[in-house]
Amino acid sequence: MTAIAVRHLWKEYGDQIVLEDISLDFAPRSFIALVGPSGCGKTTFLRILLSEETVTRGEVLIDGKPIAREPGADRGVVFQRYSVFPHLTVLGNVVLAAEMEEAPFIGRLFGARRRQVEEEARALIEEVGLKGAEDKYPAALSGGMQQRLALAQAIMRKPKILLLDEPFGALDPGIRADIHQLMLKLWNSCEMTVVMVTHDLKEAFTLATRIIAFERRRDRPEEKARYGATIAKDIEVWPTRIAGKTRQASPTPGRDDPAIPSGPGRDDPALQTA
Ligand SMILES: Nc1ncnc2c1ncn2[C@@H]1O[C@H](COP(=O)(O)OP(=O)(O)OP(=O)(O)O)[C@@H](O)[C@H]1O
Repeated sequence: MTAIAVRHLWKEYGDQIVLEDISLDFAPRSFIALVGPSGCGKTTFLRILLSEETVTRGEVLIDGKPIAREPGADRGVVFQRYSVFPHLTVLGNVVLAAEMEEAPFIGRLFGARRRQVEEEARALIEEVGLKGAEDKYPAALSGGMQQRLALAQAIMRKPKILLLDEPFGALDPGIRADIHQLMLKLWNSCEMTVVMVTHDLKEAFTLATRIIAFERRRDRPEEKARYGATIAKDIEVWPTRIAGKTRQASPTPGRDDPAIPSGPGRDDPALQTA
């Protein structure tokens, strides 16, 4: 159960202010969608939560403690592309996630522990809908399947916080709807708080519990670099979505409703030719 608190966060690059005095509290197991115009600092904010960037001023607290200085297994990340290793099979990619965690120096597990991890990886591969593709390399997978693999790889490390940077932005609408169902299933079943950057408001409303919009309010072109983005909107999504519980009954459930059993998706390996 992981809460994130951001207190008076400023981020500057040289004399460019990117984020200006951002204060936010994310409840444990919430699903936050970050939206806003291009260049307003969404990815920068995500990279701060990943410890890939430091704040200029202010602080970020994870469960009340200052965020670790280095990225760690407590925070997983999935990008729009290039999240998986092209030279490893589906199974190899998921197993490696655990190996990097447990054996960071040699990146390899042996014996009974390796077999146990492989079993866990196979179960997760099945959960994300990639059963049958264990021995395939990423190049042989569709975009949707690659993102399913990227999710499995991130979740194998059991992150408390999952950071998503436009993870589904490059997918076709049909594939995207299928993977939204998967994302909701994973969020419901794993104990994690999710922060997702997206340009797609529909996606934000489909998945998130809360939508935060960043915007530079003072938008005079000659001053642009001197003001950062602040929170323009902070919307609780209704009907309320609570992790681990199905959505409150809605008169017309959408295809993303976790209560609706999903059949094989369009990017299901069972439907792919070898
Ligand atoms: N390492 C860096 N050094 C200097 N400036 C940077 C750096 N990283 C980001 N910026 C600047 O910070 C601003 C915000 O960038 P960021 O990528 O966070 O925006 P964004 O909202 O995610 O944009 P997009 O929606 O287009 O991905 C941009 O003006 C960018 O040029």
